[in-house]
Amino acid sequence: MTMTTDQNTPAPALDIDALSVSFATDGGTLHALKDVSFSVPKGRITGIVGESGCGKSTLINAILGLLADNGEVTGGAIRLGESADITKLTPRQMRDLRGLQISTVFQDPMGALNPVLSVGKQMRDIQYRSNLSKREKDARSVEMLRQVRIPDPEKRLTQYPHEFSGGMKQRVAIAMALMMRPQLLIADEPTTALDATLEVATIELLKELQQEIGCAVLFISHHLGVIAELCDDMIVMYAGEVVEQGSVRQIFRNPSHPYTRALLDCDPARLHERVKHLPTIPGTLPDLRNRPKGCVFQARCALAKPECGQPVTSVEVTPGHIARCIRTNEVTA
Ligand SMILES: Nc1ncnc2c1ncn2[C@@H]1O[C@H](COP(=O)(O)OP(=O)(O)OP(=O)(O)O)[C@@H](O)[C@H]1O
Repeated sequence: MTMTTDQNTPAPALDIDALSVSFATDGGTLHALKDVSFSVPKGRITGIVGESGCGKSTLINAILGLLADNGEVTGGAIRLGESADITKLTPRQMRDLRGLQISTVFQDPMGALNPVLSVGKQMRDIQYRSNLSKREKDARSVEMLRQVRIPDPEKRLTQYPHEFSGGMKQRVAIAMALMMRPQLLIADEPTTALDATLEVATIELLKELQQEIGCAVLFISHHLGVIAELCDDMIVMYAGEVVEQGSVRQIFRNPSHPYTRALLDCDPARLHERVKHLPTIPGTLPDLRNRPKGCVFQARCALAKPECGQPVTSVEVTPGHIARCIRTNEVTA
């Protein structure tokens, strides 16, 4: 079940439809994503949360066409705007898409920056498909650096990445990611390595730029406060499935899957008292080589009952707010 769309919802920039991904391993086939469906409308920011191992990286890599050699899309489709299923593109077509229509920002900005080239050269190189002259490309780069609040951008163009602080490097990486005005920006924990003040500033900046460019953003974070601050919509993933999706407001006000409820209970920002050890959700993820027949969360769920061992369908809690649980009305905020 995907989210209900109404006439006010913009067309999707990214549409993931029943996506399944498996990895061949020595111990058998590992089903890392199963029937994942959601879309990110144009001009909106969708956050993805879930514990380590829930399939966030696999999802990003599937969108980027960068799954490991032992990985395979075994079902479903990924569409970008009006495009046909991009999982069927050739590696070359996928490379073009990555440069032009899908951009990425990761936790470590040095993944995007080449230490031996000046920032100006790297920003020109990104514009290799444009017909602008060198001078015009530099002018665009200066403008972009100004937008990400790098002081003295003309001089900064001539400098190398090591001459920038950590926060500035991440802002340069954001400038480079948005330079070609992509349809979709994938931001994977982009503020996790920054201190709290820089994190807030970077989030404000991302939001401002996203609104100006109008691209869709898929924002991955462990930090629920950041999701609440930045995102319009959110997806909660568990063991390779989307267990809950809706607007940030709907999910924070009325978490309707027991896993979401448990995640919120473990969020340090929401604990009422200081505690010595942060709470964690008891138990571990199921074996993805041998997925449970019914609900994937049943073994860790305080509300589980025998029916949870049967295949579960999603329930629309309120329009656009969906949870894959048969006991949604017993989950309390
Ligand atoms: N190349 C691979 N071969 C085998 N299994 C893999 C491979 N890549 C990922 N997996 C498995 O797929 C599942 C999902 O992993 P994934 O890295 O997507 O999770 P994640 O949510 O991104 O976790 P993290 O936040 O720790 O990166 C895990 O069980 C992982 O062990």
